[in-house]
Amino acid sequence: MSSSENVAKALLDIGAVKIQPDDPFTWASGIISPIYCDNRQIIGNVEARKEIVKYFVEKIEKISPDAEVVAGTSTAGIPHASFISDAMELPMSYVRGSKKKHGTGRLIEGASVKGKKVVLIEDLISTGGSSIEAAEILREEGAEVEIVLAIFSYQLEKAHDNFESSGFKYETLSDLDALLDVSIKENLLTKEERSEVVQFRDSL
Ligand SMILES: O=P(O)(O)OC[C@H]1O[C@H](OP(=O)(O)OP(=O)(O)O)[C@H](O)[C@@H]1O
Ligand SMILES: O=C(O)c1cc(=O)[nH]c(=O)[nH]1
Repeated sequence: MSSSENVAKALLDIGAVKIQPDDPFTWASGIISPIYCDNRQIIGNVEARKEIVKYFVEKIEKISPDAEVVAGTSTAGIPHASFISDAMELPMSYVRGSKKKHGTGRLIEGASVKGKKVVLIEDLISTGGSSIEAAEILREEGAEVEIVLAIFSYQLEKAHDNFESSGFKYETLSDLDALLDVSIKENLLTKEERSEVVQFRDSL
């Protein structure tokens, strides 16, 4: 299996993926979806999270070997950024969803990102809106955002377009195509169910 399929299999094995056409999910963007990938489940499984961290570290070493800070998006990107920064012995920061209303009033916490090469860790990309917003906040603070890395992407054209116009690069460890391929191989999905999900994705 490819690394993308290995990650997809890990997500399936820990029960992170739910397909419920009759009881759909609402995504952060407001999109109503028959599928939901809950990457937050990964932190509850030591083997799965070690595997995910290993793939993230391999990618960072290849794409951004001079990275100086690992940053996480709020909230689901934060634990993964922590594991990665620990494995790579790099400083970490995270971007809040909104400015803290008391105390320091900060939007970015942890390591200073000013003038630093930063890799931004997100758990999942649907439209890309959340991660692009976090990347913009880092850029406004003077960071050099090397790349946005996420565990999973639905491969929406909208995400591709949004990233292109933002100027940020992104890559993911796995994606919907790999997830559906593995689901078919493991007899978790029929070909009809697969085409329903693909049709949904391509309609967005
Ligand atoms: O690419 P997008 O269309 O922006 O969607 C993906 C985002 O949505 C989810 O976050 P959510 O808002 O559910 O918050 P959480 O991370 O705090 O759980 C997910 O963790 C991504 O951050
Ligand atoms: O777009 C989202 O909000 C979203 C989709 C998904 O599958 N999983 C998730 O955590 N968020």
